[in-house]
Amino acid sequence: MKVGFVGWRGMVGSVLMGRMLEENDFAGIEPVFFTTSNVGGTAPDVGVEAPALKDAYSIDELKQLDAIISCQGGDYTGEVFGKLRAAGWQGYWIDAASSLRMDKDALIVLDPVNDNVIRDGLAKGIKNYIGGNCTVSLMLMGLGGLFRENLVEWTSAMTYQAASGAGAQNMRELITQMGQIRDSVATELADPASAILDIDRKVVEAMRSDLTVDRFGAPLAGSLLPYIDKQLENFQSKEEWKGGVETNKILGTSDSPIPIDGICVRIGAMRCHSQALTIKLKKDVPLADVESLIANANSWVKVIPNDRDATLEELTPTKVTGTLSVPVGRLRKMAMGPEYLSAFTVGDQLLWGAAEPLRRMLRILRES
Ligand SMILES: NC(=O)C1=CN([C@@H]2O[C@H](COP(=O)(O)OP(=O)(O)OC[C@H]3O[C@@H](n4cnc5c(N)ncnc54)[C@H](OP(=O)(O)O)[C@@H]3O)[C@@H](O)[C@H]2O)C=CC1
Ligand SMILES: N[C@@H](CC(=O)OP(=O)(O)O)C(=O)O
Repeated sequence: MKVGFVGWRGMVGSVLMGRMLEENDFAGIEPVFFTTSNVGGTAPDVGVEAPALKDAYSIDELKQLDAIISCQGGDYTGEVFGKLRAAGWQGYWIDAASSLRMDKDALIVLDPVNDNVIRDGLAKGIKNYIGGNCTVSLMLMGLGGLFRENLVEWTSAMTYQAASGAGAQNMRELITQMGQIRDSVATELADPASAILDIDRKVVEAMRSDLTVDRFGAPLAGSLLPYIDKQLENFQSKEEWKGGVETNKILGTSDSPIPIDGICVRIGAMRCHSQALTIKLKKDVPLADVESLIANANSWVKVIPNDRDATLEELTPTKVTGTLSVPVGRLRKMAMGPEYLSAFTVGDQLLWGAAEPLRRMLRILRES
């Protein structure tokens, strides 16, 4: 199988390359690497022969491939995908960008949750397989067991999303802001006798006027940003809208959708998204059954006992970052009634949130 890689050196692409190397995914494929900036450059060393970098805008080159994985972004997809199909290309398009997700000719891939939907799509001849929004994929990796049993009447997801979701430059800006805050009170911090309210006042002054905000447009360090992505006419943010439409598309329930809504918030975490969920179950399911349905849904989800020590040890972005583990904790029945379940989940938004579903889709294609 001849597989093209576009966007392989970006942040999502690099995580994808790393995972493919770990899983020996390059064995048995003919990789061809593309670039928008360095045609003719040396392809990355992935342990198998690959030609020099090819032009990512060359429809003639792209047409030669059986499958293409793009982590280059929505603008690139918008520029190239239509032309490639118009040129008669019949190969498989696997993409991290959101542009094609809701197209009727595309499926959103998250095979530990919707393997049946993907295999159905392959049998029907669908050729476009798109990774889901990171928050949606991570919520479903965590809570998929309850959806699979058709137990969810509705869900409210309140998110705590990492800087990485906004891009590599935003991660740098967050760290820069943290350093600027610290630097604004370096003298006072070094003096144990300095008054905390003086430190606080200087920090707030720095946050309001001195921080670098070129990427986020507002201070994130020491604060939070309760709006992610564009504003829609119904006053949802686009990120919040994706929570509902993408979840139902992944589950194959778009015809009678499960209501999913909430508020998406950017916080000062690096690359793990967290979510506080309120789930209205269709009936009163004993908590022990809820825990076992969640825990047995896939190999990566892990139920964390709802006690303080275990929660602070296991259920934080710091613990989860860089791993495929998706812990779910704070599970309890809420004061509103026995059908109301609370949950908190954390996941690495560059792994299950972006690269991993694409890598696994390529595997499914190769094995089908
Ligand atoms: N960030 C995220 O959390 C998620 C992103 N996505 C999707 O993936 C797309 C790509 O995101 P992301 O990986 O964050 O984007 P990046 O900005 O990290 O990379 C995109 C491209 O920028 C070019 N580039 C220019 N300068 C550099 C540099 N110094 N280092 C590396 N690459 C550089 C590369 O193209 P070239 O080699 O051709 O020059 C690269 O493929 C997004 O637009 C989005 O559609 C999806 C899910 C999550
Ligand atoms: N919007 C997400 C990241 C992302 O890339 O989402 P999408 O793949 O839906 O564009 C965030 O900011 O955390």
